[in-house]
Amino acid sequence: MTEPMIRLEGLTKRYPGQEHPAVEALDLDVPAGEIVILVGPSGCGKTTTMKMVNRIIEPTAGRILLEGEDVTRVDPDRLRRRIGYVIQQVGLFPHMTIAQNVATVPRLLGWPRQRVAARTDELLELVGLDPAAYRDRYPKALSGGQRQRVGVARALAADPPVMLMDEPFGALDPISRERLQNEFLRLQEEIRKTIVFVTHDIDEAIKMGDRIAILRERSVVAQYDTPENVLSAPADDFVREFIGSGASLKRLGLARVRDFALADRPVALMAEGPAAALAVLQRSGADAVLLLDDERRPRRWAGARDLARAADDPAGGARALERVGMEVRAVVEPQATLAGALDAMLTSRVGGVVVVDPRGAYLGAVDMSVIMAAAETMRAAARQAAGGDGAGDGPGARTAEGAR
Ligand SMILES: Nc1ncnc2c1ncn2[C@@H]1O[C@H](COP(=O)(O)OP(=O)(O)OP(=O)(O)O)[C@@H](O)[C@H]1O
Repeated sequence: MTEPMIRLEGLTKRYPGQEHPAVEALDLDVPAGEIVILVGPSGCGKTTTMKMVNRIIEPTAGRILLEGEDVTRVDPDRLRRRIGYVIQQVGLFPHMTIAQNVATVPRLLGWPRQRVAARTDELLELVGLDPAAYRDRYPKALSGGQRQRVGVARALAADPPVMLMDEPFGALDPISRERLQNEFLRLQEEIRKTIVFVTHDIDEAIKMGDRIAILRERSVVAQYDTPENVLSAPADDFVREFIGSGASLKRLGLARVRDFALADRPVALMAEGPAAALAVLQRSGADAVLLLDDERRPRRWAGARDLARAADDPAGGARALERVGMEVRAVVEPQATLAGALDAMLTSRVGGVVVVDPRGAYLGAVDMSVIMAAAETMRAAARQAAGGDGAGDGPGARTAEGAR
């Protein structure tokens, strides 16, 4: 096996005056380029464990190896330059601009001003904030989700190989949270950092993790495995209970839209006018046609009556189409999970979710038949795993997915 990026050996923390150690003799390997999730009930020692990795908390016993080097006793400041750190409700400096916040570490490292500025803009872009619009703003002028993005950019500033993330999306509303999770997964495909990620939310763990360490009291590892194996072959009752009911629904949280054949919807360009759209609709036999703009971005759903009304509209052609039918609301990108697509589907009035590429152009649709087929495939795979030697670790599964 190749050397892990992080190896914890017998790591132990005793807080003064506490009867039991908060973390007791933990052994854990974190492979390079993977997201490893520490998940477990409140107080089990997740945060203590993570903070020992960059020695914000000093271990009482045991060793931390980073790329094979024992860093248990090196200068913690030097260590932290190799490790980015993102926490919940990230503590941005309120009197510094977004750019200055992101540039904190590069400036400490004495990078030339030009290089700092270029890196800052590059990072803002990377986390989905337009540098021209955001670099000179102050943190209070940003939403919670935007502040978390800045926190991620700041942690990435000096390009550390390792990132520690402590409930990074924990304080966000469910919609921003889902969006940031998806964006972060997309970002990780580019940056391939080694990430230790703490959460108490098993659904987040399943979605974000290449591997999950399910911890019980004192950070004792109940199971360390891929999300697939945790769901299909829980190691014991503690894990089973922690996963909770609905494992097959949770499996939908593992599956990405991009990995399944999408359904087709009849589509027509608005620019071609109502008559052309009606012809498409009639040929398809469907109830509604999806109207696309010139960039092939989905704009509206329209039925035959809507199209007839648009044809009569004196505004004429394409402009009339802007006003008929229903706005397209349920839209996801290919890296969204099927659970996310199902959510969007259940809250939309049209029975299906439109899938678009990162520029917003139409790719296809997810509907109930896609979800049912996917659920059946995954159930069969889980049965096979549980019946065969499926309890073994299968690092190949997720790595192959990520490599695409
Ligand atoms: N500074 C401290 N002094 C004494 N005990 C502490 C200290 N910090 C944490 N503990 C105790 O150590 C144990 C582990 O705490 P830790 O914060 O690591 O757990 P956690 O799993 O991150 O919890 P949560 O999910 O609630 O944040 C708890 O019993 C906690 O009360």
